[in-house]
Amino acid sequence: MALQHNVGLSLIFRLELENSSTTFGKLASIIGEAGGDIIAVDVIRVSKETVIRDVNINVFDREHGQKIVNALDAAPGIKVINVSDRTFLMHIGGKVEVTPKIKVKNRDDLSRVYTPHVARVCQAIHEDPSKAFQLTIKRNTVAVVSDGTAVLGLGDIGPYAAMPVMEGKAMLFKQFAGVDSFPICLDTKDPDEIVRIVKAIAPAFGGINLEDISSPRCFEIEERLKEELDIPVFHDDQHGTAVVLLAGLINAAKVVGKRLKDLKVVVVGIGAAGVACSKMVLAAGVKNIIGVDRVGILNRNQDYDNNMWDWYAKNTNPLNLTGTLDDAIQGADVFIGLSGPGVLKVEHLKSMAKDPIVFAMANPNPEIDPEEAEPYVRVMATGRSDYPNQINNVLCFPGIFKGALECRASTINEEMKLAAARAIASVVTDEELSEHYIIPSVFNKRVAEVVSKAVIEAAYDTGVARRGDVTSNNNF
Ligand SMILES: NC(=O)C1=CN([C@@H]2O[C@H](COP(=O)(O)OP(=O)(O)OC[C@H]3O[C@@H](n4cnc5c(N)ncnc54)[C@H](O)[C@@H]3O)[C@@H](O)[C@H]2O)C=CC1
Ligand SMILES: CC(=O)C(=O)O
Ligand SMILES: [Mg+2]
Repeated sequence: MALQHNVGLSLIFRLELENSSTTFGKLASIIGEAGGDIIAVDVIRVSKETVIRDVNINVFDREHGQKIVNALDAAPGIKVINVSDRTFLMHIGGKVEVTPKIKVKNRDDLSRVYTPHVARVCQAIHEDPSKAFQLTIKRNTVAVVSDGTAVLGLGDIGPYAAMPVMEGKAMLFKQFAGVDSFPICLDTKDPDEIVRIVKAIAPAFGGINLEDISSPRCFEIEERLKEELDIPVFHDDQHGTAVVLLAGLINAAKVVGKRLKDLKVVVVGIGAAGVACSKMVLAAGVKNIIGVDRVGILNRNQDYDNNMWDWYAKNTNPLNLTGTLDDAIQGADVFIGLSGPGVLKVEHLKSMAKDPIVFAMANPNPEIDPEEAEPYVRVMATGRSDYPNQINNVLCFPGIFKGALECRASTINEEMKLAAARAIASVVTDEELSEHYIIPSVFNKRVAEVVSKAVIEAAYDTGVARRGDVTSNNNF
């Protein structure tokens, strides 16, 4: 795998070029010599003396971008007017908006969508609150709620800085599954207050997607909300990630010809995602899982001030190993990283069993660079969009909520999650399955469709679907 430009840093250089001294060929060679990769060129304005062009260039990082600016500045006949980052341009003013479904064309329409006639609809819901699912956005709308304490792998960056991720989730809900959602970032870290606020806003929503709330607070918050609300509450970093991880593991195990129950699996980062992924992998039949966090291997000789780690130590690590990742990784078949960059070294890969499977899922930067790992692993996956095998919860949350909303499920239970994982894995056929294709692309339209169908079936089978066969449209 050749080292590639980081597609995240795509810069648009607005340049003024003197016609008498600067050809496009000269410009291209200056950029090429500085290591820039020209992606597109636009002409903005032409005059007798000059031409203004927008040149879109992929660069490795900010420093590299500056190097290209310096090279262009130093060339006679070229003036750098402005440099903008395409990613930032895509965020100007936010990424989502609210669009009405009906156009209000005249006073008659106005009197129906709004006062006075809307009052009759309000009365109908007042008399039968379940009509909120029929007559309001509750039917198809999810709240994406974060407190900004574990945003991607960036940590506690606060509710303002968390918004771009939550807006991104809202876009993906709509694009991949037609589900509407609002990004909601709370300026509090207090679990009691978060539970109170989410309960208070719940009437407008058919589901609550908790996002990027740090562990162990996220476990308590989710449990309490699940108990107290009658709509699905789903902590995406836990369960969405676990569903997709299991789908990837089912297919990766097929590629290397190993059975789940025989695998030795090492999970690094026993936080929200690490705990849920481990539980899901255990439920799927894996027996030997070892968890590693900053304190080393989680084992039964220790008492942790994190209840979840005590649970983890009791229910994993059958040989009660102690030590660090160096010890845990010996002879492991699978590495699952849900921690941060640079945790996994080539030396670790060399000490794994034959045909190592490495899922380095930390975002935005994985536990090891895929280029560095590739020579030593059989199956490599990351959470990123710019490498093959993207194991990311975006394969799960749109479809799982689509299914849950369609059948008005009161919760998203283990059976629904397992059904979603199997459905995602099934999208890759045996003929297509290979080291580089264990998991479908997020752009594969079938994913949300098969996930929602499987989830609806599991919801009815387990008695949590509330949409009866007999639905009356009689609104009088
Ligand atoms: N690919 C995907 O779909 C997803 C990826 N993630 C990524 O997984 C990572 C963790 O996310 P969450 O579980 O939500 O966060 P979290 O804050 O709940 O847990 C992170 C855990 O990793 C541990 N950790 C961090 N650096 C470590 C290191 N150097 N060595 C050992 N342990 C370390 C922390 O102590 C903590 O227990 C983030 O990078 C996040 O972006 C999370 C959810 C989905
Ligand atoms: C993908 C995701 O939800 C995360 O990295 O936190
Ligand atoms: Mg997340």
